[in-house]
Amino acid sequence: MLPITRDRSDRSCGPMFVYTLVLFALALYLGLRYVYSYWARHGLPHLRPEIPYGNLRALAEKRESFGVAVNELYERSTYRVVGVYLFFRPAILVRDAHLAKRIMVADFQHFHDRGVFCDEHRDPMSANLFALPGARWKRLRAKLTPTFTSGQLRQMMPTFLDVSKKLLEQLEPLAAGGRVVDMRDIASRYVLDVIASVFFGFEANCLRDPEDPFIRTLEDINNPNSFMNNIRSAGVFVCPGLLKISGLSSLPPGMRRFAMEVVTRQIEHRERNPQERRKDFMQLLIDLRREADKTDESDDGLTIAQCAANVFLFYVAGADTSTGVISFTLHELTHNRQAMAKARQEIDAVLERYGGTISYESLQELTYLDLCVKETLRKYPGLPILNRICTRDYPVPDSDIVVREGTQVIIPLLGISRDEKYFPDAEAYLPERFDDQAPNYDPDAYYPFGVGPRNCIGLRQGIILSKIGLVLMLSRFEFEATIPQKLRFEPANVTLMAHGGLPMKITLRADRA
Ligand code: HEM
Repeated sequence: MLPITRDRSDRSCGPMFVYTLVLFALALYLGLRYVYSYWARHGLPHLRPEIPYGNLRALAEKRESFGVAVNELYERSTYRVVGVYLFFRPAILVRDAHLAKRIMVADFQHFHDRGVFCDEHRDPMSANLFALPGARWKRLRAKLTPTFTSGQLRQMMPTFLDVSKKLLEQLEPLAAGGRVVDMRDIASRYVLDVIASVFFGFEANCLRDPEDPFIRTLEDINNPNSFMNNIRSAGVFVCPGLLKISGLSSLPPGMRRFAMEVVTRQIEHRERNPQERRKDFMQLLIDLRREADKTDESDDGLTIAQCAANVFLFYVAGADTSTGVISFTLHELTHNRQAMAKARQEIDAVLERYGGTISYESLQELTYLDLCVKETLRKYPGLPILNRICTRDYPVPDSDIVVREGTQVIIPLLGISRDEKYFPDAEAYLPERFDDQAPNYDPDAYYPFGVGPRNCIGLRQGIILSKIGLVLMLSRFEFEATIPQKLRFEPANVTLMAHGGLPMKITLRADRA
């Protein structure tokens, strides 16, 4: 029998493995120290990063939402511009609202892109208006802008109002029973039904059926417990390199299929049946598909994939933002009874003048409601952070700092909007601060829809649909607070969402019964 002997190489394998591991750990540590010394090497004041979170530990540990985590960074510094790390990515946080406005408007030629993930060939759904860079963005924006005018919006009013009837049907029995209802959930379902109808061109059933695929899809996107979702959102917004290296798509495959199927079905159906024209956004896109830019040989009009990518963007961009306007306004009004009474009196008076009907014109007369919406957007900006990437070296005015091409720039909208320096008594809800007769805020620090050429293209739609929802609800129902005014926000989300929703007691208005 042969004696059992151990191979020499086997014996040396253990220590070798340990050496390799130690070397690897050392290389990783030194690599990370190098990454996190970026701002020190560039001589910019910066916040101390933590390996491996950079300055976003609160977000990574799901203690705070993206907006609140960045707001904390805003509050921790006093510099006009300060270096931070979004995980591994160095970025500049602009803490001066006037400089931020200048970056977005006057110095736009240095900052025309957002620097988020966009790969038209591998991932056509990522190539939407929000993400496209440079000339491709400019061309698409020019094409889409005429579909977002107030004239087009006026034409879409009947479609908006049709959905609004469903909102009343849904709320009336709940109010009759004096129930406590999560008004964030109701507002979200109303907004989704409007978006389905106005943008996708079909009737969804979110208000009546909480299992409607249109709601499920948005819930999936916002699900902070999905590991893959978190990787995807981090990849889209914070580290585009993550999606490029991993080959992951910006949207989960199921969601991509859902958007493509809905849009393809609509476009093909309407192109085969031109007599079935509807006054909605899908129809405008269909018309645009045929209108290639004659001055540009490479322009063949819009492809179905481009339509799907943008309609899906409008769904995501419009849903949580408009839901926020409606539900946070209701929340604040339940805690500000005087403001509630004033808004309601105005609505009653205007509806009476217009024979009880809501129209584009009647909405323009609701000046106090407009102040409320403005104040809601200040306290709860739909997107709590704006971002740009520097596309050409930028010497920061009145300083010796130069922002280098390729640097990510973060504008902390939530931090700016709650800064006493720009908005006195910032924690309070004071619609009157926006009154033209006695303004009490810094107008150069207020841009809830962004500013400059890259601002929100759907702002009119967002405001109109929010105001219609508010007018309907405030004219019929009484809302009472069941939670404190100060809110905590759902962690790990991009938009601001109240933790636990916005439950309110709803009853029929006694004076309207
Ligand atoms: C009250 C509701 C809304 C709020 C508060 C809001 C807010 C914003 C903000 C802050 C931005 C970034 C602007 C910037 O970076 O300067 C943005 C961009 C955008 N929003 Fe909205 N939004 C709302 C509704 C909508 C709706 C209904 C749509 C649907 C059409 C929409 C579509 C977009 C698009 C496509 C962009 C990117 C524009 C571009 O890069 O050219 N938004 N929005």
